[in-house]
This record gives sequence, structure tokens and C-alpha cells, in this order.
Amino acid sequence: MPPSQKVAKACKAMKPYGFPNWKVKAALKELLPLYDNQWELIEDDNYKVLFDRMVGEPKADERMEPEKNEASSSCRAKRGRSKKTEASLPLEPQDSEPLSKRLRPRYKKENSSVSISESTRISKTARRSRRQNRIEPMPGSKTSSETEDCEPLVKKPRRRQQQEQVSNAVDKSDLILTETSVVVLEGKENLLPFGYQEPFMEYLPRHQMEQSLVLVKAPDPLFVEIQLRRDAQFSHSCFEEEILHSTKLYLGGVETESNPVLQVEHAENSEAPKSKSELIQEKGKATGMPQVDAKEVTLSSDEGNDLLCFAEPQVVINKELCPSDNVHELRKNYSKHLITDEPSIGSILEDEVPLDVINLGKHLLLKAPSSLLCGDYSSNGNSYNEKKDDLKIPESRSPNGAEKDEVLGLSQLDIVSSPGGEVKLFFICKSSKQPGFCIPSLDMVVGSLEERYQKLYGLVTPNFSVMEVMRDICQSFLEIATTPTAERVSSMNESSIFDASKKLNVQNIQSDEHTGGSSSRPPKHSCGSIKFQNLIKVRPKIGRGITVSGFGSLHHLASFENRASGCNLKSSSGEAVQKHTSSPVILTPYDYIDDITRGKEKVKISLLNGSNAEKSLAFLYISQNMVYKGARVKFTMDCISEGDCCSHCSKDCLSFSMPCECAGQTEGEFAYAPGGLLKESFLEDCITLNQASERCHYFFCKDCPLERSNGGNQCELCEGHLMRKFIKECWSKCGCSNTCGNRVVQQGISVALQVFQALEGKGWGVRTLEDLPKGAFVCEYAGEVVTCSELDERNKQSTSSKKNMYSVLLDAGWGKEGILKDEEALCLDATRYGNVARFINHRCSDANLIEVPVKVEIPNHHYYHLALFTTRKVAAMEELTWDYGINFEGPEKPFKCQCGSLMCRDSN
Ligand SMILES: C[S@@+](CC[C@H](N)C(=O)[O-])C[C@H]1O[C@@H](n2cnc3c(N)ncnc32)[C@H](O)[C@@H]1O
Repeated sequence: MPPSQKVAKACKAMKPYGFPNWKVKAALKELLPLYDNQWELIEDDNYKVLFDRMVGEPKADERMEPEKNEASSSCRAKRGRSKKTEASLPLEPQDSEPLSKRLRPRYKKENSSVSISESTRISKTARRSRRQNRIEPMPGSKTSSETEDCEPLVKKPRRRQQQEQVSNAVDKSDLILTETSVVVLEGKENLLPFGYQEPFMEYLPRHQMEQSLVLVKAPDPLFVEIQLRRDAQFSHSCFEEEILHSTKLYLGGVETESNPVLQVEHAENSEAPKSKSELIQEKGKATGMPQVDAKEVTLSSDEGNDLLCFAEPQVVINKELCPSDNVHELRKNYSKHLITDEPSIGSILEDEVPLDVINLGKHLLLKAPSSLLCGDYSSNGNSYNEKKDDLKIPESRSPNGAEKDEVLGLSQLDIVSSPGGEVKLFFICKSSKQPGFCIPSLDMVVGSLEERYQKLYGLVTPNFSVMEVMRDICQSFLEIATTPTAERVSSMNESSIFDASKKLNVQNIQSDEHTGGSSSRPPKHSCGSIKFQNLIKVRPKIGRGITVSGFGSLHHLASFENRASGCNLKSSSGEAVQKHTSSPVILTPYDYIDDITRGKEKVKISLLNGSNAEKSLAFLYISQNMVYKGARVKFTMDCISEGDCCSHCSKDCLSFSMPCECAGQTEGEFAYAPGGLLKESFLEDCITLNQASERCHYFFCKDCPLERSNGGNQCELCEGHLMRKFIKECWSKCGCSNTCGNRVVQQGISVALQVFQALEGKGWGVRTLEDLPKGAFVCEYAGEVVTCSELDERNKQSTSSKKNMYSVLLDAGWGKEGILKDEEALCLDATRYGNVARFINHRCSDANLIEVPVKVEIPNHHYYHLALFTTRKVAAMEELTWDYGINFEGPEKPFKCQCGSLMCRDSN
């Protein structure tokens, strides 16, 4: 073979190790004369001689130029290494060089170069034989057996070994770890500790994968390299694997008395590393700072901006000084909306699950005065390890303990700050198991996230940007972190009432509008602390002498088991239209349903499960009431008289000065203002009436259908039914158009709503995803129209101990109907069939929704729509509530009210 081909072959053999051709050629140039141009000696054992030459002690001509050497030393000094340490270090290639150049070969067998990755492809016999091999030291450094840390590693459990190895890499800066180490992280199988290979070869089912993320330890204890590799190919015994992406991963960050800060910053877009003197200065300033034992790992890609960061938060001894609780809160709140509360990279490593990482890239770096920051800590809400040398990483498991294959299953947000004053956000997303995984660009991720947010939360403001959200987090972090400790503690206490008070604050501002009062004040922000003043305005508790309509009257009838046996539903025409056969949908934590209505509403209504538990969703969505068997709900043309419709109208009834016939029900005035909101006066009347306890506002039946259905005891006296104000909307027999302003409820839901897990164990709740003005129609309460006796029958048959009640009485007009027959005394039961309103929780007295009876199809009062309107402005993301009208007095409480209202009727 001509020499040029031999050279080319040698270059090819060295390529997997990252040696450029020129360097191989240079080495060959030196070696050939030494070996009398006997190529076979150089080629022997897969170019072992050549390899050793290249990774061995650098020759004088390979050393860095003096000034570069200096730069390198000062760089090390910036990372906190002692001079002594530097002196003992061998010279390293420049940082800009591919790290792989500095690696030892991945073979261990004396006579052949076999990589650890390759090992999975070879026979078990071969593997066994290689287990005898030992790790080769770098020339000039301690051998494995000499190195106090290497020898015991073999004997210790793997996880511990890895932790110690990392610990040593960080702590003992005079230790030069010389072995070549390869860690392959893939599948669920394993994580290999640095510097320890052989026994783990069996664990590497590389044939299963096309790409792997390989962690390669460098001779410099301050960094390792991560390579993304494509599947291996072989020629002879030479291992060839394409390195798709290679990034350096820096370890650093132990600050102790004896060990100065290892300041690590390699992001190209971040600030330059600090000089040692700067660090010492900062350290001085930060007297009283907690002792921090944190290891921070930053993986920066060669491309520059993109950064992949691992944070392994460790010890925060002086917890008082650390606003960890605030940050926990911050993270909790933020992760609720952004990223799930899942295991940290640390726990990923610790639990030996695969590590595939999406690079969420851009490093958001905010500089805070270092004296005000409290050291390294994590916000991930886990316990901190107090023992310095215990590198146990905080665990946070998926709530149900099960590992999930989804992307979300192992994602995490961490916020870490350093004594140097940097605050970093770490987003870690585990994505193995996702078919065809391939690292996306940051722009794509951010774009998709923003789109997802639009869908999820209806965030439609044009300025919404994920990067802005991240900046906001940094800003909030800074605000809290820069608050002096005492103030922070008090503000933390105050902030804990923030959530509870926020609504009250809004509510009281609202009530001030009516009363002219000025006691409510918006929260004050000063130096990052939040203060609230005069938030709570005490109103006398409103007595409820009488059990009123709605859930209150029916709570004893409530609770209906969701039986698979099913029921036939009838449409208004009496045809059976649906058979209930669905079994409950079980939602696991963080499950998200894009549209629970399955297209039945004009708008999508999403559902987002919470973090805690599996939840059942056992109902079928209907957007309109459906009549069950017995209810007499007939709407025929002939039952709508001329006086009950406005057949002579055209277009929009609201545009005429004279109210049409339909407005006759609302005292000759339309209930709606142009634009669809309830008129203020009408709404206020409804609110006042809803809170009325005077007897005169109630109707008492001579023969109450409710009592009748409830056991037939004629002696039971009617408990009274609140007489409400009705709205009558224009409808089909009216001459106006479908867009007439007196047709609001019949248009259906137009507000962005979401079903979510409400706080305080209330189960599901509903929130608005957009700001709502006062008097806005939100939704009607839809369900099966059943008679009171039918509902009673259902309840009797029910064996379920299910606590939720989903039935509501349509009794608002009973006073105007005379003695009602059974088929006229109606309820809405949303247990099995219902709309979003079935998820709306109760709030005593100051709820942000109120129910208003609305007649659309039928002019009489025994069947109507129960429409929910806002009682005040409601901010996006606020939970929607209405007062069920429940009486919590007496022994038979429907549930323990957790509404949180100051006027809660269940406060005792
Ligand atoms: C119409 S459902 C509301 C949706 C319900 N939270 C769910 O998970 O399906 C009524 C039930 O919700 C619960 N609930 C509603 N408001 C509540 C409150 N203020 N405190 C405690 N539980 C409440 C009670 O179990 C009640 O029976």
C-alpha cells in the first residue's frame, strides 16, 4: 500500500477520537523515523502507538504558546483553582479545541481498541475478557490504583461512585483524573459512573438506538464532554461513530473556606468569567451568606448561544437567608403554567433513567448585587442536602410515583443563583421514548410553546412571548432576592394571604364602587415586597332563615351514581337520542383535554388536570338541556301567543326606542344593554334579591312538589322558593334576526373557559381564561330536564357515595304557576349529561357569578334556562363561582364549604 494510503488509513483510525488529520500526520512524522518507517509497528494494535503518541505528554511543539498558556492558567484561576493545582496540572490544549482531542481512547483491551459503545456488539466472551482490563492513566498523572478515588470506585455502588467521582472532580482540584471514561445514557438501563466502564458494558443495548448521548470525561476535572452520536459502524476493530454534536460540560461551584468559588461561565453570550480577585471581593461582600455546596454544570454548544444547563443544587445551610420558600412558590406557580413539577436532572441521573435533553437554549442571565443574593440554591421544592459531601440530588418524582413515557414526565424547571450574583433558569426536558427525537432549535421550541399557550390559556395578546415570561421570572426572583431578610420574611407571610386576599381585594374594590367606600387599596410594591392594607372589609353575615332554591333545596336529593346501565334521553320531540354507556374517563396528573365539549360549543373548553391525583370525568357533554322522560317541556308554535313574542319586529329589538313584547317580562325594559351585557340596574336587582332573606321574596307552596317527591309526606311544609327576576329572550316566532341584542343566552358560550383542579379540595372548578366585564353571560347550567320525582327516584336508586351534587331546581317561577303537577316541577340534573357549568363551584354570598332564569322557548315559568352572569369584573384565570344558595346550618350539610369567602355560611 502506498504511504499516502497508509497515512489516510491512520487518519481514519484516529478520526473517531477527534484527532484532525493534520495532527495525525504530524504525529506520524515523528513516529516513522523512530520506528524505522516500519508501518506495521505503527499500525499494530489498531494504531496504539500512534494513539498513545497523540494523547501522551504533549511534545514541546504541541504545547501552547506562552501567552495562550497564560490565558489558560488565568482561566483556571477564574474557575477557582489554586496555583498549586495549576502547577501540578499537565498543560492542556486550548479550550477551543475539540475536547475529544484530549481523551484517552475508549478501548480498554491491551491489544485492541474497543470502545465501550462497541462492546455491546461483541460477544459475551469478548466482554468478559475485557472486564479484566484496567483503566489506563494519562502519562504523567497518577495511575488508577495510585489515585485514591479511582480504586474504591470499583467496589462501591454505582450511583455512589458517580457522585463521588463528580464530587472529587469538583472538590479536589489537584487531582487529575486521567482515565478515559465514557458514559452512555440511554434507554432506561443505566447511567455509568465516570471512570468506570467494564462491568457496565453489558448494560449498553446500543443496538436499540440510533443516536446516543455520550458523556465523556475529560482529563481536566473541571469539565466533561457530551457528545451526541449517531450509531456506530465498524471497519476492522476500529470503532467509528459519527459525532453529531459535541458540547463541553463544565463542573464547578464549590465554595468553602478552603476552596474558593469555582466560577464557571462558559456561555458565549454571557459575561466573561470573573477574575479570582473579583470573586474574592464578592465573597467578602457576601459575609453571612450561606455556605453553599452546589455543583453547577453548564453545557455550552459550539454554536454559541445555545446552552444546555444542568443544575445540581446542593446544600443551603443558612436557610433563613435563602428565600427558598418564595422561590418554591414562584416555581410552583410558574410550573403550574409552564412546565411540570417533575424530577430534576439530578434525580434523573440518580434514578438511572435516560438522559436526553432538549436544549431550551438561550441563557437568561440577570445580574443582581451579589451581596444580596443568598448563594446557590434551587427552587425545585425539594429538600436540601445538608451534608457537604453527600451529593444526593433532591428528588421529585412524578406525583403518582410512576415514570411516564411522556415528555412531561421528566421535565423540570430550576432556578439557581450563585454567590456571584447570577440567576439562571434551567429547563430540563426528558424526551427519550419520543419517537424520532431530534434536538429542535430554540426558535421552534419557543414558537411551539407560545402556540400551546394560546391554546391552553387563551393568551392571545400579541406581545405574549415565552422569553418575556422567563425574563419576568428572573425579575420576580430578583425582586424577592433583593429584599432584605426581615422584610422578606414578613412579605412572605403577607404574600401567603395574597391569593386569598386578592379576590377579596377585587371584590372589595367592587363593593367600594357601590358604597363609595375607600377602604380597599391595591397592593403596594416596595423593594420587591408586597404589602396589603385594609383589604378586608367585614360585612355582617347574611342570615339565611330559609333554605332557598337551587342546590340548597336539592342537596338531600343529590348524589347520583354514574351507572353504566344508562338512561334514554329524549329530545324535545320526545325521541330517544342518547344512550349512556360511557365509562368514566380517568385522567392522570397534568392530563389536558383540548375541548371537553367535543365541538358542541362555539368555543373550545379545555380541561387541565392538576398535579396531585388521578381524577375521574364521568359525564357526557351536552351544550343544551335535554328532556328526560317525565318532564313536560313542549314548545310548540301554538303555545307561544302573540303577546309572548315580537313577530312584527325586525333586525335588532334593542335598536328600537320602544321595547318589544319580549321585554314585557322585564318590566317593559330589556335586561340586556347593547353589546350583550346585563344592564347594571337589572343585575343589581338580581344580586340584591339573591341575598334577600326576607319572607316576602319567597313563595311558599300549598302543595310543594319538592316535599311531595321527597317521600309523599303531605305534612311537610314548603321551605320556600325564591322568586327571581326573569329574562325573556326573543326567539323563533319573533320577527327579529338571530343577531338581535335580546338573544344572548341562546347564542351559547362565547367566553374562553377552562376546567381545572380547584384549590382546597373542591375538586374540579371552572376558570375564565379572559378578563370578563360585569354582567357578562358566561354559560347556562345545562343538564337533563327531569321532574323532581324522577330525580328523587334516581337518588334512591343510587348506591354511590359520590359527594358531588349536580342537580339544580327550576323553581324560580313556582309562585306564578299555581299548584304544580309532578311533570311541571322540574330540575336540571347534570350528573350524567351536562355542560361546563356542572364544574362551577359554590361560593357563599360574594360569588363572581349569579344565576338568572331566562325564558327562551317557553313562555311559562316552569321550564327555563338557568344562565350565569358575572356579578363584577372577573380577571383572567380567576375561578368562577356561584352561590348555590345552600343552607349550611343543621346536621345535613351538603359538603364542607371551602369557598374561602369572609361571608362563608359554613364558617363554623
Ligand atoms: C356542581 S359540582 C361542582 C364541581 C365539582 N367540584 C366537581 O369536581 O365536579 C358541586 C360539588 O362540588 C363540590 N364543591 C363545590 N363548591 C364547593 C365549596 N365551596 N367547597 C367545597 N366543595 C365544593 C361539592 O362536592 C359539591 O357537591
